[in-house]
Amino acid sequence: MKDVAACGFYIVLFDVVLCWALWAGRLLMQSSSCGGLAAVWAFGAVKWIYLHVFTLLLTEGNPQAVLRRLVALLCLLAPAVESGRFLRSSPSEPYAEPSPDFNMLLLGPVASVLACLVWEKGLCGNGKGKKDGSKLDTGQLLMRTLKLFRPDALYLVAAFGFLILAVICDSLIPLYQGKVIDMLRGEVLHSSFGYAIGWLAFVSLGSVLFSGLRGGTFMLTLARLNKRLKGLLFQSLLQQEVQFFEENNPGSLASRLHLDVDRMGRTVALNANAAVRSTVKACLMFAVMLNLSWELTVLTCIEMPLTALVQNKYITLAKELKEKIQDCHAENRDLVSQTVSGIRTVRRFKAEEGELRRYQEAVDRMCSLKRRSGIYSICFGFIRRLLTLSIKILMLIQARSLISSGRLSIGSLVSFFLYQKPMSVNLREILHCYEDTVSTVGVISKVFGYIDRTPKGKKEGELAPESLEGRVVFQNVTFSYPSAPDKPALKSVSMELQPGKMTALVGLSGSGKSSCVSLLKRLYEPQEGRILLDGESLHRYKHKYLHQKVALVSQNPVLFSGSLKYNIEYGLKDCTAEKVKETARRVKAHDFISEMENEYDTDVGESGGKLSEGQKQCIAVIRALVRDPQVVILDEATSKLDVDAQHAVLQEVLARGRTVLVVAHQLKTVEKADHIIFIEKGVIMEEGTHSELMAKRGRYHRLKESS
Ligand SMILES: Nc1ncnc2c1ncn2[C@@H]1O[C@H](COP(=O)(O)OP(=O)(O)OP(=O)(O)O)[C@@H](O)[C@H]1O
Repeated sequence: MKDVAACGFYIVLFDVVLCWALWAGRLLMQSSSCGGLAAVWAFGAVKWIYLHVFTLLLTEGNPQAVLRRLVALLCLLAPAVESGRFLRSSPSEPYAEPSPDFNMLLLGPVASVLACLVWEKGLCGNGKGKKDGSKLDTGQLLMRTLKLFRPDALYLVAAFGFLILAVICDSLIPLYQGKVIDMLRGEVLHSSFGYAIGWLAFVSLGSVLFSGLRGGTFMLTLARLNKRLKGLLFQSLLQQEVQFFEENNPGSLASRLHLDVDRMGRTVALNANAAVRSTVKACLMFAVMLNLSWELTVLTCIEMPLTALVQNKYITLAKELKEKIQDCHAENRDLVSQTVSGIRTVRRFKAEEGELRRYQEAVDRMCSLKRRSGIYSICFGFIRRLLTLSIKILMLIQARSLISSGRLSIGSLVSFFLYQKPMSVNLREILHCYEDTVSTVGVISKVFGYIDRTPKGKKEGELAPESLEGRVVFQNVTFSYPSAPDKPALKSVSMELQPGKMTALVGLSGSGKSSCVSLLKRLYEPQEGRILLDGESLHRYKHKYLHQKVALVSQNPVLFSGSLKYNIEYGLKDCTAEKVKETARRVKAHDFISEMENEYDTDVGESGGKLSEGQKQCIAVIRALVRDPQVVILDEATSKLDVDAQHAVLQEVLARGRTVLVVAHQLKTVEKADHIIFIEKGVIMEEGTHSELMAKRGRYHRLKESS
């Protein structure tokens, strides 16, 4: 960048020398004109060639894009301004070339350098996205967001059409108001007055009508985009591996889904709306101001790049802070929802004070972030106002010289200042839209990050055989949780679960039983070894098929708010009411369900809160069995059932030659198992029948004692 700055400085210096040379030549030749506008353009073209060659020499034939842009601006700015002056001059006045003036000589290079700086530092974006090659940069992210609007292109075209019509009507209102005021003197014909009033009413009504239509169509487009985006994001979240949900707390994911998606659509759509409106207005005003005094207009325009530079710095700082505030917000939501949903546990442990302290700490963190954000905003406001004031003073100095040279009347100066205020309001609005859009880039990149995320782990296979025997084999399986890669939960585990038999996996807490179950349900992938179902690796089976054929019932099943029927049929498309009832009958649950107020339509409450623990286990067993699984895993799934129900459940799961894996802490609870595997610290220690293991009083002595 240092080299670029040095090259830029030499290029500007060379440009000033060339301009001085031209004007010195004109002064020596004592010629006030040398070819008119065509000569201005010709000089621009020749200067371009010289500057381009000079840049090539400076950069050893490899000029940076910013230098090329600077050269183009230095050469084109003056001809473009002169063309504007030529177009607005009346046909009766001959075009007069600019006379040599020190101020004007510096104005061109200063304006060009500022424009380049704004482009490089501001509009081109120098955010984090650019530094990190793996992330999309600001422009790409915004383009991608805009592409999401493609299905609503028709609505968008209509919205922008209404917008432009509303702006045109808005801009015409003062014109017709002026005409009506001019006609108030009474010297004008009634018909002309009526005509002017009619036009005023017409444009006013048009403004109201088109503004309303514009707002409504934008809102409609936004709602459609939100619907699509939320669907995409939720679909992607549902496909992520379990580890992803361990790393990202539910609060922050919910916040992404609701707040961020809303904000993303709103920012892009509404800012585009406001930016277009302000740009059209600013262009109209710019044309009028240029007509009044192009020198003062250039000075007005210098204010914008300077403000943009300061604003860019502010945006970078505000963007980082906004991301932190958002994360903090999600954390706070998570904390509150965890505490409220676990209020019973909080009460039981008298943890109210602790929870309050945690919440206050989180709120304090949020408060300090917001304080910082406020300080940044105050500093930015101060610097911006200082800039505006300085430019105003410069303009007054320039205006004085224009008036004294007779190139500007006092009336025109007053008109210019009257236009300047709304013009800067519009420019500020454009900048605000830009700032707001850029500050949302963090949010957009996070949302796209989740949408694009490919779930880790092997892809699902194609196997979905009609019949499944249900033989499960663990072959030298070694597994560590991704969050603890150096601490294996299972070490070279080999075991076999036979069809039609009940195998029990027994071990103390933390011995690795649930890890085996999680691997069998393919929630994780083992680092070494294989798990086979009927001789095929698990990942070769279709995801849906595998989870239907290998059913798990855990000790604390998760039920969703809704009816019993909804929970039992959860995720199934073709489950009949009769099948649900029949399964419930077989596990002795039909009676208690029939006694409920609305039988199978009874609402289970939030997380099944209206059911007893045993009833929840019953529902979970029915939910597993209606899927016709071939392998059933009972992870202390019947611990809260009475003896009769336990017996019925075991009988039912063992029917139809199913493979049954029972997970237990104690030997006494698995007396009925055909085969028992004793696991300790992730290693299989003993295997055999219940009586064989009971006979060996060695290792599991502690377990026996506790039973
Ligand atoms: N999500 C996880 N991330 C990291 N380590 C884990 C995770 N879940 C379990 N572990 C660790 O893996 C080891 C085995 O845990 P596992 O849950 O398989 O034991 P378990 O026998 O099922 O225990 P319990 O009977 O208490 O449920 C333990 O040391 C545990 O700390």
